Amino acid sequence: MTIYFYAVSAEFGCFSNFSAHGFKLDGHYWPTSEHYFQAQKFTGTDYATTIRLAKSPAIAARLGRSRKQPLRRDWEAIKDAVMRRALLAKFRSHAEIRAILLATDDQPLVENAPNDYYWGCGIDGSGKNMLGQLLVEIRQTLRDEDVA
Ligand SMILES: Nc1nc(O)c(N)c(N[C@@H]2O[C@H](COP(=O)(O)O)[C@@H](O)[C@H]2O)n1
Repeated sequence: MTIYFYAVSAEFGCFSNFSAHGFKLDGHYWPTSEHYFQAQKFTGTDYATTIRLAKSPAIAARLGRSRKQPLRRDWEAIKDAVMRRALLAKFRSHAEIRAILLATDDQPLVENAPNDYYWGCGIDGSGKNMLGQLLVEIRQTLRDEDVA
């Protein structure tokens, strides 16, 4: 059965990038995977630091989506890899959500984001669901790490 997630407060809310599961990566602590993802759009700049220190993931997302600051040129080419790194760090850092992810077995995971047709499935389900796809990939990576 497909597992849908979106709101942090709902079931499987820990799969959302807004969930408060911080981790260390690239020499810094990131309060959420949303903070890390959004900051990488402006890596090496003061603006990236502003995003890292944002008081909430919603603020980090708003800052990261602003086009008042120049987006790094290679963003479209690297954004999936950035998200993959963030998710791996997040799920490796927290045993309890790692267990929740592994307990989904082989069920498809779908970010039920009505306005997002890239990371989510969009309002009509036709979106790419890249976040769900990456979580499925991370699930397999964690399984492989268990047997190694
Ligand atoms: N909570 C929430 N609200 C939205 O409007 C969204 N689009 C999402 N999806 C998440 O947004 C992040 C990527 O956004 P951009 O590529 O910077 O637009 C990513 O974390 C998606 O999972 N979530």
